[in-house]
Amino acid sequence: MQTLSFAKGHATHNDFVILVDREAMTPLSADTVRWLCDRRGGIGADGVLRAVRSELIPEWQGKPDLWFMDYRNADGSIAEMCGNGLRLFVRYLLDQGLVDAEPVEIATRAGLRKAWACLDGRIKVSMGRVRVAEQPTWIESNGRRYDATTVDVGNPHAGVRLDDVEQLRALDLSVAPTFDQAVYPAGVNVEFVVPVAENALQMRVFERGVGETQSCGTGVVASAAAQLHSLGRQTGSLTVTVPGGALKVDVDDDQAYLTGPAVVVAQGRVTLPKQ
Ligand SMILES: N[C@@H](CCC[C@H](N)C(=O)O)C(=O)O
Repeated sequence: MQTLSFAKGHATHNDFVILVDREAMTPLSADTVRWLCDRRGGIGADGVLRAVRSELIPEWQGKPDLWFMDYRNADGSIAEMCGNGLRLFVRYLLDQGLVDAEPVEIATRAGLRKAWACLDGRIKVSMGRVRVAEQPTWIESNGRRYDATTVDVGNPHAGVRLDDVEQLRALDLSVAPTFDQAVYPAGVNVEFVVPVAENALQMRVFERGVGETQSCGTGVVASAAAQLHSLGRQTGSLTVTVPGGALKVDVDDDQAYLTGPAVVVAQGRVTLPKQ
């Protein structure tokens, strides 16, 4: 049995267990991730963030001296990117003195990301180039089929626009939405969105590998980019309110940025079950 240090935190109530495994001594099995994320039998979280030196990650071809964010969903699956997780990861590394120079550079499966600590305590992260597909698709939820927009934020998203906030509140997201498997062979994160002002959206999300969460950083960026696209705009700034709080998205000619809170709430030791 292995005993490790862990931290637990959240970013707009999208919560994560953080494990520091600098020398890549503790590769995580899907079972272990499921156990860590179990809210009754384990610590409880939407996902796990494992911090490993980037030179020890064979798939990472960039700078060798960074922290690599090895992100896992609560069901044990691997995802390319996690926007809320990235902000919490950076908050933790800064608090622990494990990074100093800003921007903090982090290696992820979706590529290099940069982060800045804002004076008000929030963390701003670069989210890469966001791609909004022209070809519409569909999502089925609560017995209804909706038109949906595909957005790539390093991980896959499908955005559904609803008419009003009442409709958004009434959705039952305890049941997974269904989608076109040919469009999303590796699954998809589904966002339901209502524009509530010129530069403001409300959103709920059903995350691939997790279920409904209180927030999804990549989903918030996908929704903002889809909204700008629907207005014929490439750039702009939006506030997106999710059940767990509010996030700011800025899209410029090169890429998107996500700004919001990230809080470490506990630290301790965890004994992992036999892997
Ligand atoms: N909560 C995340 C997204 C995590 C990954 C996602 N569930 C996937 O499978 O792509 C975020 O804040 O972006």
